[in-house]
Amino acid sequence: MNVDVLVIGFGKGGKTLAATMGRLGRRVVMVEQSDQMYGGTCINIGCVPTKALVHHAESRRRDDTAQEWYQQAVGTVEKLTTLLRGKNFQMLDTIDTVTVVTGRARFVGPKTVEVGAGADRLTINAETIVVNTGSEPMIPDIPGLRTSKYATTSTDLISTTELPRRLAVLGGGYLGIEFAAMYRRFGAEVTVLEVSPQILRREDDDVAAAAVDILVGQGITLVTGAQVTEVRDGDDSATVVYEKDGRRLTLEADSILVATGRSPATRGLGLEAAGVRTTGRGAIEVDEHLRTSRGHIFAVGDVNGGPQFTYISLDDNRIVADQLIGTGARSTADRQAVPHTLFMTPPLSTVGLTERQARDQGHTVKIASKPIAEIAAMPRARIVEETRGLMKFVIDAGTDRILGAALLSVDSQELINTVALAMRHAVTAGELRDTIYTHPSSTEGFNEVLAAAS
Ligand SMILES: Cc1cc2nc3c(=O)[nH]c(=O)nc-3n(C[C@H](O)[C@H](O)[C@H](O)COP(=O)(O)OP(=O)(O)OC[C@H]3O[C@@H](n4cnc5c(N)ncnc54)[C@H](O)[C@@H]3O)c2cc1C
Ligand SMILES: NC(=O)c1ccc[n+]([C@@H]2O[C@H](COP(=O)([O-])OP(=O)(O)OC[C@H]3O[C@@H](n4cnc5c(N)ncnc54)[C@H](O)[C@@H]3O)[C@@H](O)[C@H]2O)c1
Repeated sequence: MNVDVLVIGFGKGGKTLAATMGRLGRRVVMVEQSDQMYGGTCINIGCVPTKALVHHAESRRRDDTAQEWYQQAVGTVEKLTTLLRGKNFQMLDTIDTVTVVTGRARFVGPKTVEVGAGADRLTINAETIVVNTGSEPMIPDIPGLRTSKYATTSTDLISTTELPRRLAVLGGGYLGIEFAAMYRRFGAEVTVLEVSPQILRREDDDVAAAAVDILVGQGITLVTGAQVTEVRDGDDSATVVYEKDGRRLTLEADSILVATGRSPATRGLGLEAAGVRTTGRGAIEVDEHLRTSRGHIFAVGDVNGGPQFTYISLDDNRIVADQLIGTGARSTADRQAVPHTLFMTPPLSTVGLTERQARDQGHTVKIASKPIAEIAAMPRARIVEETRGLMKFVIDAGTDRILGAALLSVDSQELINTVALAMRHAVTAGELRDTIYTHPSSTEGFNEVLAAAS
């Protein structure tokens, strides 16, 4: 095949770009290695199924049997991902000039890719190639871990219909904490073993402490400074051996979730054949326009070593589209006030600088902070019976500009986008404070919290 644009991997950035270019009449091929992955990680094994499971875990009532509730939730979520996968395939398949090819792609030259599916081989030549192959779990080199039958990744765990009774989570990052909170709510006994001395290290101490209180209050055991040294398989469970403060300790688990980070998926891609360079950490090296060391080859999403979030992959697509059919001005340097949400319950959403970072950078700051339970003008929290957490804003005392926020609150995954928009468009803390918000909503909490700035 000879095409204008070849996209390798059905991720967020790549599929959006494929659709855009196809609708403009360009000949586009999308290569995806698995028919179970049309639409990419996010809708099949990432954001969507995990957040759907969080939702089901939250709606479990006291008298619902844990195993039954969990099994039903996994089944419901599977139906959702099947639906979305089909819609994603259709989105590209219905565009006349776009072809979806299912098989594994590998470069054989700078403009040539070979796709293999079983014994079949297809050679595709393309003027522009976009690599969007995502990332895969990093499994640390701990004796007994890789071979343990109890070790699992997020992908396997969310498709297993048996709820583990005792779940050990290695890693207290995004994935580890979200899974710990979710599986605890489903009814599992959960222990998180995190190697660093603290979880949520980036956050201010008051914010991290509030989140830890909620997790511990939920019944999760958090062990920080834990160096796992060995995993030993028994007949019915595994023994996780770890060291903490010079002591050797053990933990019994029916399942061990490895949540110690994800590395760019470049294995077997044949990047050398195309002359595409990778970084020391195995990511595809890109410039601020996401061009690789070969100008006609771009890399978008997790594979380029940038922040691993779906909305970053989507924004990568905007940058590449701007290179191909726009002014070429857009770049990764334009990204300001990018928000993040960790989906514990309630979610923790952050944007911009923490108080510590702001002071370290020499800002004179005002802080506006309140526990959710004390915000009188936010009845929404009482209505939905979720009054845990806090809202904290970091404000430049001289300009009244918002430098950052940490919202550990019901609805914070929505609230944070308003704060980020305000930051991007220089809306001041005073303006955000004095704005009219609907009632009862969570956003109206801003009226009261920001009034407390000092
Ligand atoms: C459990 C989990 C929960 C997450 N939750 C969130 C969240 O709530 N919010 C958020 O923003 N982010 C979340 N993320 C991160 C987010 O899912 C990723 O950052 C995002 O999906 C990356 O998308 P991508 O465009 O890089 O590619 P992906 O969506 O990863 O797609 C890459 C595709 O390439 C295919 N592929 C790989 N190699 C080849 C090859 N050689 N040939 C052909 N095809 C190939 C793969 O099969 C895959 O379908 C989560 C991740 C995980 C694992
Ligand atoms: N809500 C979201 O947006 C969301 C949710 C899930 C995942 N993600 C994305 O997926 C990526 C991968 O998530 P992740 O949590 O696996 O990675 P992560 O990098 O966020 O966290 C990994 C954690 O594991 C710890 N760790 C590393 N080696 C360890 C070991 N041997 N023993 C114990 N702890 C160890 C690290 O100190 C770190 O805290 C994240 O970077 C994030 O961008 C996003």
